[in-house]
Amino acid sequence: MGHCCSKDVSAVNNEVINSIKHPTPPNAAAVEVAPPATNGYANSFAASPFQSPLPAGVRPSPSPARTPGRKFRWPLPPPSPAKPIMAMMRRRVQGKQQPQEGQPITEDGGGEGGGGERVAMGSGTGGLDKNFGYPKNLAAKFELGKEVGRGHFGHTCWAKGKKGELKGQPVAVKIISKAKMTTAISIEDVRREVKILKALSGHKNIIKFYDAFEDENNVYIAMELCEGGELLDRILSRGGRYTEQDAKTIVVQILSVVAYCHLQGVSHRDLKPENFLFTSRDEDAPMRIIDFGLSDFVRPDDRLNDVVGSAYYVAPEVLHRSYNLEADMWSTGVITYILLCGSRPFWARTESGIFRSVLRADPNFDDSPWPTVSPEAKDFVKRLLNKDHRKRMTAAQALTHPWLRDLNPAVPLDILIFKLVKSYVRATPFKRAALKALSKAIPEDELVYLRTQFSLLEPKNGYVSLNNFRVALTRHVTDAMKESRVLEILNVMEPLAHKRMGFEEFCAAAISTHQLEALEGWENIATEAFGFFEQEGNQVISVEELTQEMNLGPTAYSAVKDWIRSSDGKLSFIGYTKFLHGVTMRISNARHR
Ligand SMILES: Nc1ncnc2c1ncn2[C@@H]1O[C@H](COP(=O)(O)OP(=O)(O)OP(=O)(O)O)[C@@H](O)[C@H]1O
Ligand SMILES: [Ca+2]
Repeated sequence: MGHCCSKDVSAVNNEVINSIKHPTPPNAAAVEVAPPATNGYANSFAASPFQSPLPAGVRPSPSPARTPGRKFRWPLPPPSPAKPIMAMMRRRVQGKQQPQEGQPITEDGGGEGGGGERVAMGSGTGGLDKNFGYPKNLAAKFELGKEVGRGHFGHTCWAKGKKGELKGQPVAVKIISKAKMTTAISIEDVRREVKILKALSGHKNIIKFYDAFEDENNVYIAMELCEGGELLDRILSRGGRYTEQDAKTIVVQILSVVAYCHLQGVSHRDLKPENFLFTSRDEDAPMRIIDFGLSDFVRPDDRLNDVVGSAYYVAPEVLHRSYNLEADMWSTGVITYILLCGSRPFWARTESGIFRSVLRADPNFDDSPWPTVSPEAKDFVKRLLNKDHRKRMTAAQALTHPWLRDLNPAVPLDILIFKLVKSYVRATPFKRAALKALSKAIPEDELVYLRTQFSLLEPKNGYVSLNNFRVALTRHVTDAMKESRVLEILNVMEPLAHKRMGFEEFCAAAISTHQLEALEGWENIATEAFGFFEQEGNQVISVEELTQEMNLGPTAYSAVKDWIRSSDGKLSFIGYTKFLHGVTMRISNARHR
C-alpha cells in the first residue's frame, strides 16, 4: 500500500478541507445530517439524534439515522461500486458547481455526460475479468427470500438452506451486482471481502461465513442470519444512549472483534453501529460484525493511504492519507461516545464540515449527560479519540482499561507489543536505559495490560525469548494473517533469539512513550522516571552522540544542545523527555521526504 504523506500537518489539513468540497456531493441539502444544534455546538442531536440526510432515491435507508455520504474514497482511481452513487449525486448538482481545475475527474468515471453508468477510464468494462472462481450453484444450495437489508455495495436477502447441514436453516445472502464492479479495484474489493470473511469467520463476534457463489450477474455471500437488527437501531430505540453498564457489554464485544482483526493484520475501516448486528431480538443477544467490504490487509509497520470509511467515524489520519490499525480505534471511540451520551462527537451539516470537525474540534465532554458519566468512561473515550494516533489505546489495551475491568473481558495478544519489542531490541543501550527508567515509573493500571501480554507469551521460568513470541503469534495464524504478512515481524525481532527477557525488561521493551504522554499523570511519571534514570542510565553525552542516538542530522545540533546540562554534560529532564519522545512530527515528516 502507499506511503506516508510527506506534507506538514497544516498544509495537509487545508488540502483535505479543500479537496473534500468536490468529491463529496456539493449539494448541501444532500448531506445535511442533523437539525441545527440547539447549543450552537456541532455535536448535538438532542432533538433527534440521527436526523438524516441523503436525497430521496440516492440510497434506500431503513433508518433515518444511517450515516450519510458514508463511502468516500478518492481521489485515487475509482475503486468500488459506491462510486456510481457518488457520481450520481455529483451529476445532480453539476449545473451548480463546476469541477475545479486539477480536480481528479476520473475517479468516478470523469465526464458527466450521458446519464448511464460510468465505467473506468471511460473505456467500458469489457477487459475486466469478473470471474471469481466461486461455485455457480447457489440455487441448488439456497432458496432466496425477501430482502432484509441494503447498503451501498449490495443488498442482503433472507434465504433457506436446501442441503447438508444448513438444510431448512435460515441464512442471509448478500448479493453484490457485477454491473457495479466497473474497475479492477472494485472487483478486487469484493474478492478481498470474501477472503477476509472466510478467514476470520469463527470468532464469536464475527458473522459466520458459509460460502460464496457467483453467476453472470452477481456475487453471493451466504452467511449466518442475524435477526436482531443493527446496533444503530437499538441505540435509537433506547432514545439515543445506553447506560454505562450496557454500553460496556457492547464496547467489549466491539473491542474483542477489533483486537482479533488487528492481530490478523486486518483493518476493518468501516466500524460504525450499522455494521454490528444482533443475532436475535433478545436484549442480551450477542453482536456480530458484518461488512468487510472496505477492509484491507495491513502489515504492522505499513501505512495505508486510501481515504475510505464513513464520515462520522473516520479518523483524522485517514483524512491525512497515512494510517494503520489505530484508525479503527478512533471509530470505536466515536461509537463509544455515542453510546454514552447519545450525541456524535464530530458533527456538521455537511460532509466537509464533519471532516473539519474530525481534524480540528475537541469533542464535548461538558454538557449533559457527561457530568454524570464516570471518570473512567470519559478517560476511556478520550484515550480513543486522541487525534495523535500514536497516543491512542489499541483494542487489547482498551480491554484492560479500568472502565471495563469489572466485566473481566478476555484480552488477546496485542501486535503493538511485537512492534515495540522489535524497536527495543534494536535500540541503543542508552535508549534502553531511558526506557528501563520509564518502565519503573508506570502506573499500576498500565501494568495490568503488560502483565496480561507477558503471560500470553507463556514465559518459561519467568523469561521470554523470540520463540515465545513466535509460538504466541503462530497460534492465531489464519489465512488473513498470512496474507497481511504479520508473521514477518518475527524476522526483524531476530536479536531476541539470543536473549531472554524477564518481566521487568519486557515492561521497558513494551511501553510506548507516546501513549504514556497522553496520560493525565504524565508529568509525574516522567519526573519519577528521570529520577531512576539519574541513578542508573544518565551518562555524559555529546551533542553529536545525542543527535546520532536520535537519528537526526547536524541541523538538529542547536536544538539538541539545550537538552544537555552544561554542569555535567548529561541529559537534563527536558532532554530526557525529548529523547524518549523521539523526533518531532515535523522533523520526522521531513525525514520521509
Ligand atoms: N448476516 C446478515 N443478517 C441480517 N442482515 C444482514 C446481514 N448482512 C447484512 N445485513 C443487512 O444488510 C445491510 C447491508 O449489508 P452490508 O453492510 O454488508 O452491505 P454494504 O452494501 O457493504 O453496506 P454499506 O453501505 O454499509 O457498505 C446491513 O446493514 C444489514 O441491515
Ligand atoms: Ca454496511
